[in-house]
Amino acid sequence: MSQVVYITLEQPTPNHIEYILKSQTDWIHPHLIESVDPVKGRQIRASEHIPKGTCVLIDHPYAIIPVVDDPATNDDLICSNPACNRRSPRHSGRFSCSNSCIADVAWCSSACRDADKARHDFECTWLKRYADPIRKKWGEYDFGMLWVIVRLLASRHTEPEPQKDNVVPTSQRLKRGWAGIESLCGSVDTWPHEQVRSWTTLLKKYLQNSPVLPHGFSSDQVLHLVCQEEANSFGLYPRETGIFPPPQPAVDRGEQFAAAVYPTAAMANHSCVPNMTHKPDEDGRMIFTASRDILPGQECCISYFDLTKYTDLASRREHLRKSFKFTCQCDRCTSEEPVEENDDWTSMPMMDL
Ligand SMILES: C[S@@+](CC[C@H](N)C(=O)[O-])C[C@H]1O[C@@H](n2cnc3c(N)ncnc32)[C@H](O)[C@@H]1O
Repeated sequence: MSQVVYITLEQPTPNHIEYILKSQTDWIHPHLIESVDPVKGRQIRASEHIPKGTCVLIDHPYAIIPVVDDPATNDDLICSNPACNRRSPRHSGRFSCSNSCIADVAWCSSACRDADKARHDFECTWLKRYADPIRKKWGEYDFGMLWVIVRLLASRHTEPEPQKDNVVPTSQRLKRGWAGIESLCGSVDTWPHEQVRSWTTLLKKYLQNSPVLPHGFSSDQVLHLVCQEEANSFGLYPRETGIFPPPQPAVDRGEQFAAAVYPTAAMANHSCVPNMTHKPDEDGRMIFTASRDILPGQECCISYFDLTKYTDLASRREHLRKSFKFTCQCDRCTSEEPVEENDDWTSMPMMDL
């Protein structure tokens, strides 16, 4: 993503430039370290005390799509320029695709549209040809999933090769950019066979490497990317997710307006007693904030769902299994598990003292 093009805008307002430049900066708290849990996989931990209220992570999406009903009239559509991602209300004068691909694609200014040309050219013909048939035949969810994949490939396509002096030192623990996407969890064999078959059909029909979408990836590589995307994408909501204990009366997080994949934020595991909240900022960046003091060695977790909606162990686990395909092993769930009959002292192995 270019970092200089925006300061050569025809008539940039100072605020807009400041805003775009600001959106180039991500942040990883220096006390965050990566480790691996035998059950949950990769995780992030605090190496030292992180006080309540601290900003722990700011991560820019590698791919983001708007998720709104009736995009032509919706004020929550986001600017398609990945360096901007601002909400673009109709009254502020939106700019649409000159090739009229789909109404979901819009920019907040002509400068953002021009700056985004190379990336959007990658997806434009594909959107124009396939968006409508996919929506009609497979529905909004599958269309959104395929569009996120196309945008991941588009970002990869336009990501500059790392300059020698830009190479991220190995001491920087959390991977970013395409390297972060490649390291996401979600291999093919973690998904049900039926699901993988359905994705394979979709990919064969709509995402084959062709002049419409010149990505250069094999079908197996794209299938792997789908598995990763499905295990790691975030829904974007206007208010915070994961306030614990849930406020009384309950405040929900509002209507989802976008979906995105974040290379670094995707490292956070779920907990039903999270110590971080998450919320997108006005640039679509994901912000993690410590919601209580996090002690050295503790895992830093978010909640993947609205904790006011699913409260008891059974409904939380059921929701996570259905929507995220794993059985929650957080501290709260494991401590609320009923004690199995054979867990009592009579079945304990005898110790040789
Ligand atoms: C967004 S990724 C989180 C990072 C992941 N652990 C990794 O290795 O990259 C989500 C995946 O992490 C695992 N996970 C996250 N929270 C978990 C939890 N509370 N209990 C068990 N597994 C969890 C599940 O495999 C889930 O599909």
